[in-house]
Amino acid sequence: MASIVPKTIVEKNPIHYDQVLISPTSVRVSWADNIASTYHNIWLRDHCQCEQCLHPLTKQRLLNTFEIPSDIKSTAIEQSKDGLTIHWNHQTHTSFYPWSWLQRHSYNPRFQKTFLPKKQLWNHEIQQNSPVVEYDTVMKSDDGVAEWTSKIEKYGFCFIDGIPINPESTQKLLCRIAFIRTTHYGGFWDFTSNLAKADLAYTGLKIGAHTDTTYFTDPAGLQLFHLLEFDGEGGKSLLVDGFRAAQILCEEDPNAYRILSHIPIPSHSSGNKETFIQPSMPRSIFTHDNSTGQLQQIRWNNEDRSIMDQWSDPNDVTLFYDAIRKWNEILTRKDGELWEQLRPGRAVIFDNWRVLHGRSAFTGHRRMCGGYINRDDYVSRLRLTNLGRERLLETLF
Ligand SMILES: C[N+](C)(C)CCCC[C@H](N)C(=O)O
Ligand SMILES: O=C(O)CCC(=O)C(=O)O
Repeated sequence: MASIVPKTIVEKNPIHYDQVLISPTSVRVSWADNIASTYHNIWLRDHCQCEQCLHPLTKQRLLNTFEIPSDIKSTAIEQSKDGLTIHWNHQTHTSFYPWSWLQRHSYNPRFQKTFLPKKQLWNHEIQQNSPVVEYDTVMKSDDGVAEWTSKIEKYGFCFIDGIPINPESTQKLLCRIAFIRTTHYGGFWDFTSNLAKADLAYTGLKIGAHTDTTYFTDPAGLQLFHLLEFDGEGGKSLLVDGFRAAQILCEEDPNAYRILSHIPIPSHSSGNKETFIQPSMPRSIFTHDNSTGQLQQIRWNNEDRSIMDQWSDPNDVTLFYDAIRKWNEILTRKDGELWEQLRPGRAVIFDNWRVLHGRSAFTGHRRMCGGYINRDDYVSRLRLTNLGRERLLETLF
């Protein structure tokens, strides 16, 4: 099994705690290396892991948080080699917290927790050694899915070779990750340039680097393409590592990066008569994790960008256009572009929150199939196949 071991302080340093200090409102545990964690009493009580407070099977909270007095205090505390026992002055409840649990969930300070492979940014040179898995490997075991999903997480994309050249096998492959996300384009799509749907994808026109479904409140997490038939010219597939491009923008033009992290961009899908889709609120190109500041999602599709008439400050208009011009200039640099002529039997899957995709114009008959997977369903499968449920439950409880 591909090993992705959570690198937390627990992993790095054996648990040496040398003292526990209690105050009327909190508990302070001193670990090794002069690191100490402080926990609010109400936080500790609210996170009691006993079977009265947390359902042993569903892991859902049974405790009524709102009955905990805001000034709850401990009446006694006992230390053992395994953990800390706290007797509370409310409902004579006793809670036990393993030292490893306390370290893992320390929030003051927070300890580094990584449960996913470190993302490796790439440029066009990755083509010499692109991430790839074999269809049979993925189909025959969850270890194969672990390898597949960890490559998607590390590189943002992965090719899959040896796929039987039909939509049914391709759909079965995609479902090895999770159920397919159905949209107004259907579930598993099988399309050509016949404008069966009113979207540029259903033409032979060139499509520049973009992310899909920017018009959904929750853009699709993964997207897979498998070219089944092609008898014309062109139609090469393009991938660009959006996280690398964002890093370059941040380095070369930090003001542009800041603007594109804040200016909300309206988006739409309204070509088809039966749909008129817009996100619950416009979102900026770059979305960051509020707690770590890490870039989490890129949303960029200039074709699907709708009329921008909700400027909080009209002076931002020219700043915005200067910023997207710079962003586009970086996105279209040759050294960041991976061009691949897909062929029947070789599919590509990519992280639609990180990797932008596109294609060159084409002539002739070109039949492509594929589908979307929700972000959270993908990450769930990535973690479960690579870490295992027990390990994951430790991180949550
Ligand atoms: C379903 N299939 C992938 C063929 C087409 C999707 C349409 C792409 C759309 N403009 C977007 O950016 O989401
Ligand atoms: O036809 C292709 O190769 C890709 C089309 C596309 O970019 C899309 O469907 O979002």
